[in-house]
Amino acid sequence: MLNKYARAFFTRVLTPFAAMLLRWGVSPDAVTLIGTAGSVAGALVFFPRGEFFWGTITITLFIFSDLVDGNMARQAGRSSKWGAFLDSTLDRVADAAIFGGLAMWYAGSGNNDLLCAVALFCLASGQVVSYTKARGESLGFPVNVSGLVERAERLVISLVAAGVSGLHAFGLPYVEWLLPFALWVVAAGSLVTVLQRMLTVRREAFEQEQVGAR
Ligand SMILES: CCCCCCCC/C=C\CCCCCCCC(=O)OC[C@H](COP(=O)(O)O[C@@H]1[C@H](O)[C@H](OP(=O)(O)O)[C@@H](O)[C@H](O)[C@H]1O)OC(=O)CCCCCCC/C=C\CCCCCCCC
Ligand SMILES: Nc1ccn([C@@H]2O[C@H](COP(=O)(O)O)[C@@H](O)[C@H]2O)c(=O)n1
Ligand SMILES: [Mg+2]
Ligand SMILES: [Mg+2]
Repeated sequence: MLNKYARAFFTRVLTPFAAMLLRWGVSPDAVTLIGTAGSVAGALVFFPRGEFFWGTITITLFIFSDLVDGNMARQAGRSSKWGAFLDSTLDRVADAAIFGGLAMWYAGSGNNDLLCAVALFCLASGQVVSYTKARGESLGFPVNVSGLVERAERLVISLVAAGVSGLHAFGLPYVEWLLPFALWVVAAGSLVTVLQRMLTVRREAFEQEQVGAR
């Protein structure tokens, strides 16, 4: 949903910034790499220590590179299959660091095995959501479904909740439950999305077989 409705807005907002980076001689691949490195560092330095506010601010600053790199490639007429592969592959790395960092907190000082398991479930199911589409498409199916919780939703729900929960450390009361709640929402939504995508590929495979049998 966000991918459909918010992308146009962010494209408009980020286009001048992307153009400026191109004028400075920065390449889309460099933005992809630096954005991922910053997101991973923000997640793995701050989240395992329970510093959710600063972790979220750092990740947010870097994660928008994922919208800038493609914008730069398109403006420069340099969109490439390598760029698409690099972008998608490093998305998985950043996602693993974000949910892995949260799991590390709950496994350590956060001291909550159940929430550690939920964070790990978010990590694994998010990767499977992306895999269903990549594998389906590699087999030649259109995989004509986005599903309930795409990557943008997973990130926005988790990061807004982590950032606001982090304000508890500055004395804001009653916000610390937001992150656990968001993790349950992302876990349930990702499970639904995996099923939606699997059922879509199953339908598309049967339809293709029926056409082939005629
Ligand atoms: C009191 C304050 C507390 C602190 C609050 C901090 C608030 C921080 C809040 C949110 C920040 C979240 C930012 C999230 C930005 C997400 C950007 C992003 O990742 O966009 C990428 C996404 C997909 O792009 P791709 O096509 O490159 O990726 C594909 C995708 O990954 C597929 O995955 P799948 O869906 O299958 O799982 C893969 O299959 C595929 O391989 C891969 O190529 O782009 C979009 O979706 C575009 C829409 C982005 C919408 C972003 C909305 C952001 C909304 C609010 C931001 C608020 C910002 C506030 C800043 C405050 C700073 C202090
Ligand atoms: N280093 C890169 C990154 C991306 N691309 C191209 O952009 C597409 C992704 O666009 P986003 O707005 O989602 O970032 C991707 O499929 C590539 O075509 C690129 O060429 N090089
Ligand atoms: Mg990108
Ligand atoms: Mg991406």
